[in-house]
Amino acid sequence: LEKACADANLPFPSLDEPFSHASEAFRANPAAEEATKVIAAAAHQLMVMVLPPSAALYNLISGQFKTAALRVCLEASVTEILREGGPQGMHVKDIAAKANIDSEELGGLLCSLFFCRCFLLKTTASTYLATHHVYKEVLPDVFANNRVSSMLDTGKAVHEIHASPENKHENTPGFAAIAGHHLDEVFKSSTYLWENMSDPTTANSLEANETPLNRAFNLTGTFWTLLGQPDQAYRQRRFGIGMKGVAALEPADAILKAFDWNSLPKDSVVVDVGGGVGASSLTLAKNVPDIRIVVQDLPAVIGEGTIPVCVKIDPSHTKLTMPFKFWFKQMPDALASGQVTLQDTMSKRVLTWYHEAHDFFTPQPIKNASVFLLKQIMHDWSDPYAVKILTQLRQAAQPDTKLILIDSVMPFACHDPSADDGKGIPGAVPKEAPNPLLANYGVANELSYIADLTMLVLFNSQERTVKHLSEMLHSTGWRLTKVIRDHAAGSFLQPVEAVPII
Ligand SMILES: C[S@@+](CC[C@H](N)C(=O)[O-])C[C@H]1O[C@@H](n2cnc3c(N)ncnc32)[C@H](O)[C@@H]1O
Repeated sequence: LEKACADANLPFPSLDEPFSHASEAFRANPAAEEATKVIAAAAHQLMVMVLPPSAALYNLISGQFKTAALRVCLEASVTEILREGGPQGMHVKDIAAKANIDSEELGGLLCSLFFCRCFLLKTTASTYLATHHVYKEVLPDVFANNRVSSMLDTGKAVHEIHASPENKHENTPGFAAIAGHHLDEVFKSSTYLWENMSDPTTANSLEANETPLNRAFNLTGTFWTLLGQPDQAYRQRRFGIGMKGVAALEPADAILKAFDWNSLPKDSVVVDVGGGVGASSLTLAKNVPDIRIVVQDLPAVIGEGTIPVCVKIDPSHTKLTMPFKFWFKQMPDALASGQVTLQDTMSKRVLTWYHEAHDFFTPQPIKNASVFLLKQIMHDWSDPYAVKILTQLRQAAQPDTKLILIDSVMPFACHDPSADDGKGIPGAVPKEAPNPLLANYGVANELSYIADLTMLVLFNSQERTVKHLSEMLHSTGWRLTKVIRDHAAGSFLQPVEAVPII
């Protein structure tokens, strides 16, 4: 890893320094990226090998304490407080005073759960043993941010957050928002997994409204109906902004490498199905100006079509829905120039780029699409529903329409002898880690499994293997033609390409 970084003249970032996108540049070097995965997988495997099994197990058993403590720090804006405190760190009493939390409670959380307990080993220059490497204890009871904790930074001033906590995530990069969603809805739902699985009425359910989430939130609808409720506006906005944070987890160019967008003729239509606020479309709009993009999502996200055609849009308009605000902030020139136009869905104007309220379980209105893009959509739905979505798209597809699904394609932890069956399809067979590591690179690949379990507790759904995807596509009239792995450094998503079976 050191050699790969030195060869590329890119420094390896210190754990003590806050995260920045520039500090991740070394990962674009495939040798460096591979080395990090092998090192992480090996380090974790070694840790489990050498710890007493009871300690290794309790590391997992007590996982909820890490989650709970992280939630306290996220909600209390400890990272922002520490940023303002500076690199010398801040005493827990001062952190608590700024966060309005009892300092003994906070100190207990910081010290005993996951703040670094650093011990300078006398035999080596400055080697630290730490617990979970989130924040750093610079002196007893004095803490500072490090690379990991800085990921929770909204970038906002503490007084701004306190003045308007409901807007904490507005206009932020979104990582803290997606972390907040996981520490809240996903965490609470996961505690009901066994109750849901052991109750005969829900044990085998594939319904998105019979999930652990339904038990946790005493909910009859789905996660999407929960977010659509008027009193859930904060969670709705946090989730939308959080999806930008997921995009930010990926290298900025990941969506550009998911498909050869430049192969599309001028004015080709790309439909971002379930595109949310348009996080992927924004990158496409900026980099592939000759295509036409339609972002489709539910009315709760897109708006009901009550907003006038927005050629001259007033950013202070109180009725502006999230996509309007999003495009205004991210790419105002595109609106001014007309490259991007946010459409009143009642309007029949032919526009170059627009958002459209559309339910993907109903017939797809766009019949001339060159690409249907579904990023992190399939995994939200169990097979019967995923099949319905794919069927609607197949019925609207032209013979040369491409279908791009972007989710995690699940590997096995061991060698998969049947993977050889997929050899005809580029990328179908995953690269395996070298022996004696787990074939799937162990914890280095953990985000895929986190995504998989998140889908289970929120939707009774899942991430899928190549075989599973291939069969599901085939049953709906699509043929899997390509799996793109390692298209972007550090990505936990693997785009899949399919074409209509003619
Ligand atoms: C996990 S998010 C992915 C958003 C976007 N593709 C991205 O990657 O940023 C799933 C999206 O599906 C949308 N959605 C859920 N049910 C839908 C439906 N029946 N029709 C259209 N969109 C739907 C949600 O509102 C949400 O924006």
